[in-house]
Amino acid sequence: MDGHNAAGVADVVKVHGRGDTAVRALDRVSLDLLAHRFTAIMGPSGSGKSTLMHCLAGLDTVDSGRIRIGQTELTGLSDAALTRLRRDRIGFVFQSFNLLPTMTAEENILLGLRLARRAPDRAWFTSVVDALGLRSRLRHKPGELSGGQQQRVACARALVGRPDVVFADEPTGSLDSRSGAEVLGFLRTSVRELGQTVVMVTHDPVAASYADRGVLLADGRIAAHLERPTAETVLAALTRLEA
Ligand SMILES: Nc1ncnc2c1ncn2[C@@H]1O[C@H](COP(=O)(O)OP(=O)(O)OP(=O)(O)O)[C@@H](O)[C@H]1O
Repeated sequence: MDGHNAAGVADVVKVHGRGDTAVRALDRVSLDLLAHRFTAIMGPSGSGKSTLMHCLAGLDTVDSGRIRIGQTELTGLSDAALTRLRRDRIGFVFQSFNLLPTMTAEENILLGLRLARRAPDRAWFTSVVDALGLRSRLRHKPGELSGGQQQRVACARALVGRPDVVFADEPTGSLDSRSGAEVLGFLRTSVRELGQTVVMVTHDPVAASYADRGVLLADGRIAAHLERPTAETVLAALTRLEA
């Protein structure tokens, strides 16, 4: 499947609010997200990063343009169909982990599949858990885990259903730099060795340097693409934008 698009937006316009206070958060944005790649979406505060991710993930509607996950066109799907698509084909990692405190790590990881009445693929579950170094932590509850471990559980939860795309929204925003580096290293491993597709929104040029590709937004438009970004090239591109 190399070279295929896991998702994409074409000519998307998204306006928040109305009248005098209307904000054109996305202004005719087109972007293809290659399968089996790690893409970082960056840009100044208010440039439209979260809006783009929410529209891509079917969490928000668009005013015009098209959105695709795999071969499925999102625009026009019913709410129920969108909910199913998110459940079955998209994984999410949030800044705040969002684990259920009364469940063990393993129960948290498998909850989505259980709700979808899908049987877990045990071999895949083991590969994900081992890649994340979570084998000895599966019976722990979130309160008994460090922030970095909790975020690794959240990554396992996002990946266990083999989604078409994992969307990670500032996944290292609540972590110290060492735990953040572990989570980013795992996201990269999940792409390179487990064949997943990851799209991450981040403010952090170092986090972006783990990605294969950077997309820079400014004022609701794509301002630049960076192949194999480094912290230095990202910082330079962001500085140029703000100049
Ligand atoms: N629900 C909303 N109602 C009105 N305006 C909104 C809403 N959500 C976002 N906006 C505006 O749309 C623009 C893009 O916001 P968005 O949150 O996508 O940017 P961002 O790049 O993710 O910012 P940040 O890095 O600060 O999270 C901003 O001007 C923001 O104020």
